Amino acid sequence: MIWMCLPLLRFLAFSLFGFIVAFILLLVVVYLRQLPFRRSALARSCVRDPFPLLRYIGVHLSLLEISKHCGSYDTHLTNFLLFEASSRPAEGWVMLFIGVVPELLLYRADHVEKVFGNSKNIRKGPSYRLLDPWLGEGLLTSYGSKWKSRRKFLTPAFHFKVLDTFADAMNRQAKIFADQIGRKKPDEDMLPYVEAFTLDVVCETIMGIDMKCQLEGSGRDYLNKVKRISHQLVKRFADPLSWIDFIYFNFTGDGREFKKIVEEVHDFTTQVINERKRELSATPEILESISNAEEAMTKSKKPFLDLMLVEHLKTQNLSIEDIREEVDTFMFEGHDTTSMGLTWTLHFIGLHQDVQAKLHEEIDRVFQGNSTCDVTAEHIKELKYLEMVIKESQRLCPSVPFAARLVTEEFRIDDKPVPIGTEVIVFIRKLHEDPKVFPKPHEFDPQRFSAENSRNRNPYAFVPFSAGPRNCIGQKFALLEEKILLVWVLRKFQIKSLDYRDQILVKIDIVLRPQSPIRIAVKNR
Ligand code: HEM
Repeated sequence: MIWMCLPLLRFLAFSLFGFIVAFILLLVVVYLRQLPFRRSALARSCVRDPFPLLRYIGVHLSLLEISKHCGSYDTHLTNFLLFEASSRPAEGWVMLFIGVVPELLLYRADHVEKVFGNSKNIRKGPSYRLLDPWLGEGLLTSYGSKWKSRRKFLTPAFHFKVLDTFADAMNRQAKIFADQIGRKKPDEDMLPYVEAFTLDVVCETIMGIDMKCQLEGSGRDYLNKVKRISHQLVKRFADPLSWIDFIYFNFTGDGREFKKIVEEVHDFTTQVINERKRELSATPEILESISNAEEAMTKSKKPFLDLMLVEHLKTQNLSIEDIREEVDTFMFEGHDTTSMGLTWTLHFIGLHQDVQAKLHEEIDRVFQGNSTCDVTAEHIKELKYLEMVIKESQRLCPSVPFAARLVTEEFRIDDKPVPIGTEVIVFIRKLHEDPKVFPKPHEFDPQRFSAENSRNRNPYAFVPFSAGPRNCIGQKFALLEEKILLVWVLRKFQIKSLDYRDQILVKIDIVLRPQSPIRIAVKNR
């Protein structure tokens, strides 16, 4: 009897084995199909090595070894991109592989102009898909007609009249910041103070709530969650296997953690939006007094949120989910980037006492010794040297070190076609170090940004806020915030950085983040 069953059992076993193999093959095919192999045509024409994947593995293994001694995987990713870019400094572009996916890295102004200056190639790169569970289709990640109409709708929120309203909150929070760092221990990290300041500013201006992160430490929980999300995103970006949602969210601890924190952050923002919606619905006189975007921005105390809620309540053009996407986007874009910009600028000012002396001189002249008045738009216009210092800090340490686009209209680089479907990464950090544009690029020299020295420079050689149609909508907001804070600090204090630049490790964590504490001693002038 058993003998008779054996062939059947063998047949079943083979069938099962065959079925499993076929299933795995199917999964592999599905995975490979979603990889942009169309782009490999460009990769083949551009890479120097016959076996680019072997090169990729080789470079990674050696860099992993190095990063064991100098930091985490994020430092490793920074090193990898810098290493690849440094292998072709003059060409200004290199084709590299993240896993098996070819990416075109650009870091020369004329190449960057072809991407940022093109009004057709405005779709964000496929890697931004990783942001979707968190930011949905907010302004940063959306494209096509959705992006166009949202950009048009939200632009009035950053009109200079509205910025004046925002300046009140910035001055109030900057005063608190100056009081607090006056009591800080000399070798205490400056970053948490700056982060609390930018979070308070963005909560008040974007969400219309007084978070009191500086005074009471509230909001730290939100801040830590956003940091964890950024960290997990970069880790995921560097690991192509985890790009498959099914695997990442179901079979990895990182994916599960990411999902949980994102849900908590969403709950927080939804709660804030619903509270304001209830307030507005309960006061129809306020709602009625606001009939268009301009009025929302100038009449309301919570202009950004109200602009969208009025649209939601009056026209139903925006759902609460749409508003949440934008609030999450602006909360993230509006605080982490500015924190890094300010922290690096304070670090550079504390390192270069000659630059600081000039800043003191300019500020004393403009404010005529008054160290307690609010900083206004009129003052800001006169602070030319301060602007040059901020720009030079952004050149060396751009808060956003790279930005990616998906090619939707073919263009040529060095006479080679860049096909539709290619992901192009503009490596802003490396672009800012081009010695032909910025001689002795590693030296800190604000004079590079004097009117005379900037006159003939290609505008795409310095793009901390990106450029073209998809540039940073919050650029003026960020510069205003940075200038106001720096004035409040420098009117009162002499600052001194306790660590040289080469003692501070840097990691790419969506933003360019210091990995070691930024120790700045502060004393009254
Ligand atoms: C120093 C501070 C800042 C820097 C360096 C910075 C830099 C950038 C860069 C490089 C981009 C383009 C990103 C890409 O193409 O992937 C961008 C986009 C954006 N930024 Fe900023 N940003 C800063 C502050 C802000 C602030 C304060 C806000 C809002 C309050 C903001 C809101 C946005 C938004 C919404 C986008 C997407 C715009 C679009 O695609 O239409 N940013 N920013």
